[in-house]
Amino acid sequence: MYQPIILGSILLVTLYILKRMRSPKLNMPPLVRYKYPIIGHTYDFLTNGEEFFKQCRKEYGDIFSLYVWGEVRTFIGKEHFQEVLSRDDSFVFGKQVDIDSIFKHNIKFTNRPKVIKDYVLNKLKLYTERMQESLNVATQKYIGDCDEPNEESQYEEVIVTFSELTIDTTKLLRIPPILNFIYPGLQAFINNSILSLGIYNPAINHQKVLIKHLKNQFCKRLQEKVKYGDSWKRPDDFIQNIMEEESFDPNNINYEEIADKLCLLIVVSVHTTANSCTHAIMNLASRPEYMQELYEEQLEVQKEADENGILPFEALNNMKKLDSFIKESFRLSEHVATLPHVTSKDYTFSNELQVPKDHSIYLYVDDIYLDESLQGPNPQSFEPFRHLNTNASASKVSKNYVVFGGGKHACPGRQLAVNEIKFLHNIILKYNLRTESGKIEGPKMIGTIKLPSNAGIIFEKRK
Ligand code: HEM
Repeated sequence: MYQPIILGSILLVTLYILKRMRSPKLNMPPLVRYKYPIIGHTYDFLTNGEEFFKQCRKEYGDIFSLYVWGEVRTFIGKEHFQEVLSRDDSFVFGKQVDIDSIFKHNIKFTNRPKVIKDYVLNKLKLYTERMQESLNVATQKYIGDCDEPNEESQYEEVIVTFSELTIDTTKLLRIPPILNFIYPGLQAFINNSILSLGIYNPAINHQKVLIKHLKNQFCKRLQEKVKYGDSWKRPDDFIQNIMEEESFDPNNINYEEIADKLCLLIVVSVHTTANSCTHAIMNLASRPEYMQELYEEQLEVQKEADENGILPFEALNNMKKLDSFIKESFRLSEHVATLPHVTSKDYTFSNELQVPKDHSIYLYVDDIYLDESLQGPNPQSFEPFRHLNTNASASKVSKNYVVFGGGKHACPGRQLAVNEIKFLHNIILKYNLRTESGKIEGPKMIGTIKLPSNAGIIFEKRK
């Protein structure tokens, strides 16, 4: 009868000893004092992120550690964060989710920046123009003249996959990692085992949808190419690129692999951009007083449009005020602490503090964004034209702006993302926006995380 209790106690003691043995003899960053055993700083982290971090920074300096969810995490402020971004031999970005266990067929897709360059950046101009056309259609369809209901398209399930894949893929990550209180990393180990053993795959239904539509597209294109011969108009997109790769064999198409490639592109690009765009729209609706100035700029830009209302790629460079607005929105919508990294070996910071291999590192980005010397006067206030004439656009990474990371691994899709958000152009020209409450609707805070507010927005068609 007592056996399970005895065995359980032995297991807990063993785990405790193992945990102690992991603590290395390094000159570690100061661990902020905590009141509650076992949960450590988890409660403050979840309930009072902003203020708690400010207090820790004030008392402990630029680098400090917190005991959160059963692990010691080190947070790096404005003086040392560049070391994390530039030393990719020591810090590896975002290892919390084992993405390769979800997209198992994606074995060849290892050099992600190169893939983005080959499939996306080499066609930035083409895709920016195409995005503009699609966004014009979508704005008309989903917002329209603010009077008619909208219809479903024949690709509705693909659209659902694009919009929900990331949320579904990261489902396990959103479970509070309480198992880490027993042993650091236990929750991630179990999550990753569930994924790699194939017990559960949150992306499976989306993969099936993509495979179904990919099959239709491949089949249609192969037939049309034969039927129309030289007069066939080659579609210029991701699918066509894949079909023209040397290794592509029309008689033996690996649909799973292609769908997984597409899934990975969706995961890195769609949710990030949509989230930032939602923040920008909410910030715009919250501050109708800036609408007129932005409207006038966009009216001027619109003069460059062709007879179908489509802007040339170069016109995006003339949206200076909108660019500054977007950058300000990015700046004040970033989480308090973000850009999770893991150390790939022991590392000594330039101030002599040391962190061991396999240690969790986060950037305390509020320390960068709320610093007057880095951001100018009133860094905490939203000033839409703060970045005008600074010669640093919304897609440019710099020492006071790390929305897209930095160093060799800075986000390779950042220009595409900013270009896409700049097609707020269309919204600004068509509508007046305001929040339903008539107040400024700031981001929704969950601990240190800032989510776009889900407050209502009123779109009013311009007369
Ligand atoms: C507003 C939208 C976006 C934000 C905020 C964002 C942010 C980031 C950040 C912070 C990183 C990590 C950088 C680092 O390690 O220093 C990153 C990496 C990456 N992003 Fe983005 N991103 C966005 C849109 C996109 C888009 C549209 C694409 C693709 C078309 C993309 C593709 C990637 C890839 C492939 C990486 C990995 C780079 C590497 O490992 O070297 N991102 N992104």
